[in-house]
Amino acid sequence: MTVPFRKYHGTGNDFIVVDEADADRAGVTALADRRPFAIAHCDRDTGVELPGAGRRGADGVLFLGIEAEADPTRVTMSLVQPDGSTAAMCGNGARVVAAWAHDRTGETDFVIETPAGDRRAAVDANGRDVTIEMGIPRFDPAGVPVDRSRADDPELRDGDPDAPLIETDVEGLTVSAVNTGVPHAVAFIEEDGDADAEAIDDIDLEAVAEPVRHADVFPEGANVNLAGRVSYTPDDGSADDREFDGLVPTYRQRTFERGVEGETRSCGTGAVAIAAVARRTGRVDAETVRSRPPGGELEITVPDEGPATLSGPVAEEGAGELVADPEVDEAAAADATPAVDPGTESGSDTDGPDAADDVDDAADAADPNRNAEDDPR
Ligand SMILES: N[C@@H](CCC[C@H](N)C(=O)O)C(=O)O
Repeated sequence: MTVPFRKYHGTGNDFIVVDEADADRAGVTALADRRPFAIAHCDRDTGVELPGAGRRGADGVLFLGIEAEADPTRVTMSLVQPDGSTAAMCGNGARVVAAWAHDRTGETDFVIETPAGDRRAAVDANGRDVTIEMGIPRFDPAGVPVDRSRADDPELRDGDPDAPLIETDVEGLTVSAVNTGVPHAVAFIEEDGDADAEAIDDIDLEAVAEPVRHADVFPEGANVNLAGRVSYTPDDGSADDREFDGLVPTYRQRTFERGVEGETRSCGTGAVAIAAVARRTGRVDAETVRSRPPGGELEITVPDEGPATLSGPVAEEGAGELVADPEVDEAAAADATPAVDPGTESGSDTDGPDAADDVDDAADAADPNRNAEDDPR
């Protein structure tokens, strides 16, 4: 038995899209059936392959249900990730959902129902530029979530349990914690407010991010972002340009994603997390910033009041049929982490000092005059 699918990407974050009705017909309804489906078909070496289009595998499977009779049309979104876990929200995934729904209905406005809440989506006339309302970023420990009492560092453990985690050392990286639908840790690799994109690109992200992703202080795990302000985009006449005298702050973004357990080419909730932390830490006054992950450019607005928004392009890669019940390593499927990571893995056996050295090297590259003694760590 096979299931029809389409494949899309949003700035390089790529997803297999399956209509829930087709999935039901093929018996891929329960999470227990969807996990092996996602594990097998997202695999970068052996997963889905579309001739002449994109990379093999995917960053997740979006199972979508459409309620065309609602006004605006509602789409239910359920994301199963390459490790078989689920996630409450996905910014680029939601942009893909809107493009898929536009392709199905010709409409331009949608409400996407996600486990993180309803998200409004607007698609431009060509159906390829999408803006999603992303909710209000949360910094409070209960909302991220952050559990200071589980931190190894006594300073963190014994501090105010309700204090947000802002620019705090976690496993060798100075991070701020925020939830933009899913939990994120954001580290800025900058000197005097500016960064060298190449230096950020040279960091061994997996080594730096993995201990943070699994740190006990994040009971559900965290996606880990490196960011730095790299350039300004010239005036295009937008309201933000007027506000900032022709200059829109632009950040280099690299994200290590929970569920993918590696770096992705783009992460929408990560882009919003970077913008929200940049504002929260006083790095920018601007409500609108741009982010450049490896796969393209995103625009993010974090207003003083009301929901953040995320905008950027979506592209379709193709369509086909996938085996409904592929064979996978049963142990891997059974071990798949559910939506809530029990957080049992400790980062203590990971390579923290080298990871910190790696970030040090990047900071040195960003500012050749930087002195190791200046580092408060
Ligand atoms: N790629 C997504 C984020 C998907 C969820 C994340 N991997 C998690 O488990 O928290 C995005 O574009 O936001």
